[in-house]
Amino acid sequence: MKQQIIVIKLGTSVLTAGGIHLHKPRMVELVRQCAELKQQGHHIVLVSSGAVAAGRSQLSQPCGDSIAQKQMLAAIGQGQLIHLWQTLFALYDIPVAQMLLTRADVEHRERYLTARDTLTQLLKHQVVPIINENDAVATSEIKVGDNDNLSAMVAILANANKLILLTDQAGLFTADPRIDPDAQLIAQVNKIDDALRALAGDSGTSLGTGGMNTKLQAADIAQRAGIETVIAKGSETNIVVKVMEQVATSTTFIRFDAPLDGRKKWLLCAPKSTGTITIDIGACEAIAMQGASLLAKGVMAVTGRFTRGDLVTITNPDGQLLAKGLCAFSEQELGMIKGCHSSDIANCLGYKASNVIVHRDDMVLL
Ligand SMILES: Nc1ncnc2c1ncn2[C@@H]1O[C@H](COP(=O)(O)OP(=O)(O)O)[C@@H](O)[C@H]1O
Ligand SMILES: N[C@@H](CCC(=O)OP(=O)(O)O)C(=O)O
Repeated sequence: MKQQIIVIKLGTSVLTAGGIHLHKPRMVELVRQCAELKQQGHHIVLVSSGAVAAGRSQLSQPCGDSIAQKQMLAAIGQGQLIHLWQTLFALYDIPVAQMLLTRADVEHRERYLTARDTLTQLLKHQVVPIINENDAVATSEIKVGDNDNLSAMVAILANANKLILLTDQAGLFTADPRIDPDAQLIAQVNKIDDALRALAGDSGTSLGTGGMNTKLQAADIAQRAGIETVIAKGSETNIVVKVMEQVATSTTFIRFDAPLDGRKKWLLCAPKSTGTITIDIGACEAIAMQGASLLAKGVMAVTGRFTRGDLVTITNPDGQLLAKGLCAFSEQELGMIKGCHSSDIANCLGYKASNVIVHRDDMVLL
């Protein structure tokens, strides 16, 4: 088997084994499997949830679920979490590193490249990076919010071959198996569409975040970046090894054949959209079929607030999401030039500017 970079996301459901404390035997078993894969020459990156759960179990008095309380719990629990991982990996002489990220660390291209370089160096030195969201400082503007999406970002940063999301179910079912005992496992997904999203429910517990919804979002990002995603049950014996040998009971989201280049991968995972541009049918066709840039002529309407260089979403006349990309104009400028011929932009604005609204190199189709 080719040596691969594997990102393994461990949900709270796995790390607590459904209880309220970190489940050490479970963690021991996962570390053993990681060591086995490392022995085979693979690189491992862990995205580990569990800080909030660990924090909660250390407090002598119960505390609530407000954002501030969860941030406090994460601050209490993260130390214990990393200490445990460090102790367990040390049994195999494998050093670990802690990286705590927020969306802001991936949103800014420079910080993204720095995080990517750090990860690359860690893997080169045979270290297992253990990553979590920096919950204690992540305000709503800068937080990813769930470790499924974070793990897709990390998979892109690490240039991974595979993303494995370990949870308390064997994969994506036709309905939440906690609610519907007849739900069937979906073994393979080629493309995620609205019908599939409709099957994915929220977390079945108060400890998990996002349920299958956020796992599908993560798989969607990874697929487009050329990374295969597998959702599998963390409690199953030898599960990570089985996933690698393609014998696990799981859901596999195949990777797209033509993955995006580096900068477009960053666009896919990083910046938050601050506005929306609605375009006409002709422009939709030009963008989707011919890979063209978005011109002012095709812009029908603009909403939101953004300045030059901000990320915007692009929708068709029915409001369906088509693409996202970096806009060369502010929303005010765009309001003045929408529908214009490209050669009239300078006249409309009174100064020379870009002749495309979103360049195709700055755009990803969704
Ligand atoms: N269609 C579905 N297939 C499988 N699980 C689903 C589905 N819809 C909702 N779920 C729920 O998602 C939960 C897993 O997500 P979550 O609780 O966030 O776990 P984790 O902590 O591992 O991220 C499952 O326990 C299940 O109740
Ligand atoms: N960052 C949080 C976990 C957030 C999260 O996405 O949780 P989960 O759905 O259990 O993977 C923590 O360490 O508790």
